[in-house]
Amino acid sequence: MGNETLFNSGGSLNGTIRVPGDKSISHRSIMFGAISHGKTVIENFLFGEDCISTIDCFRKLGVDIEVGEQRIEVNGKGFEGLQEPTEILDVGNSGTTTRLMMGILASMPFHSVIIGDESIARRPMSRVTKPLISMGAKIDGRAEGDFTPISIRGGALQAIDYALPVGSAQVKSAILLAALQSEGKTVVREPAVTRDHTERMIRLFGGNVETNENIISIQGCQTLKGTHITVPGDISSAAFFLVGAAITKNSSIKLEHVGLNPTRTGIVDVLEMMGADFDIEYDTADEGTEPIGAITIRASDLKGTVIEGELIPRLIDEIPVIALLATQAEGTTIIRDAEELKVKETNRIDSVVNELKKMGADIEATPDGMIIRGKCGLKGAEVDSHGDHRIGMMLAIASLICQGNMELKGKEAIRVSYPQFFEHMNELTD
Ligand SMILES: O=C(O)C1=C[C@@H](OP(=O)(O)O)[C@@H](O)[C@H](O)C1
Ligand SMILES: C=C(OP(=O)(O)O)C(=O)O
Repeated sequence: MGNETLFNSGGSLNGTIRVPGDKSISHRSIMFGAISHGKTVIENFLFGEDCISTIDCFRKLGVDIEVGEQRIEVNGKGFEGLQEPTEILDVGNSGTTTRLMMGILASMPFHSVIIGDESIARRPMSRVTKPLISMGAKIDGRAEGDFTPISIRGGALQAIDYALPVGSAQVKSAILLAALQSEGKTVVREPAVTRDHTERMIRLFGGNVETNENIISIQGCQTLKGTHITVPGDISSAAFFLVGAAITKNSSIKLEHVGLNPTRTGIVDVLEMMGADFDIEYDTADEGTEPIGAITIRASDLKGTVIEGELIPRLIDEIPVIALLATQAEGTTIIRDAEELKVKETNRIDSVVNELKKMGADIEATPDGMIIRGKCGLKGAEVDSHGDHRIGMMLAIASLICQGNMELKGKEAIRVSYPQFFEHMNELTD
């Protein structure tokens, strides 16, 4: 891991940018292209390390994927076109690749092994292995299938009716992908609505899935057909600059072509609740299967709020940067019901609290979230991403308002989801 010294820029962001393609949708576009029949063309794909891991894994499964500068072509031959890999499938740092790919491999009549980096090796997989085993797959791994390396011998699957113990789009998606190849009708019951990109993509590729609030039903034995996808900008990446502009004096930025799927816009709700000054123009002409639009945001006075319950899955990856936002709001912000943060790339309750404390924030960890008291001046410090891209970007944005120099360790982690992050930051601070 290298070091990067970031200086207090004098604190304002101005201009217009397009954030890169959505990570969740980019992963799924490769996977759905691979399991469908015919050609899938993907535009605005996110060339972040996580999505490149997905491409590598599906190439090892025998899928022809042509990567050009502007577009990707996946030449799918259906589930039956996937081949037993002769090499281990390395997912790098990507939980989404691991869990969704397990859903696909569960029905494949061959053996495969999944490994990832040291962060992946700590992340729980039994939330996926358990339902897939109950559908009929043979799966094993460390700690009785909870941790990588995971080995899978897939086969004939039966539908299940499954209530998710945690609100997780990755678990839901793994089950839906397995269900596409199962006998019978699978039902997934979510404790709260999570991102629905998999459901939208099943429909885009010509399949059927029914959604009734938080109950999702899908018939097995479906055949999908290749299609054309333009990936919207990632609202989770946009969140860093939305917060950056909201907290730095004299800022005004516009982020174009951002995905505005309501299962992902919890950050917009929080900006509203905290009194941020922004507006959204929906782009209905350019809308594919996902709503998109432009968000313009200006610096403003902010107030603390409570973030909990069904809002949490709609902003789970944005919580690190929301914590920074809360340090600049008058009053107390409470984040609760967010235990899931403990099983991300790092324990994000600990990493956010520890790193922001080094900068002088008034923040404390709770068992299921954090409490932040603002408004608080931040000071330069030696801080660390701990190999977590979202912690790295949150700290880089914090450098815009800190007094004195900040040294950020482990900035490379940012390449996982936003390779152009520092270029965009320079463009907006120029
Ligand atoms: O389905 C997805 O693409 C994702 C779901 C979320 O994870 P969980 O399903 O584990 O909450 C999120 O944190 C992750 O960044 C991407
Ligand atoms: C949790 C994340 O991703 P993943 O689960 O795919 O590693 C993230 O991008 O914040």
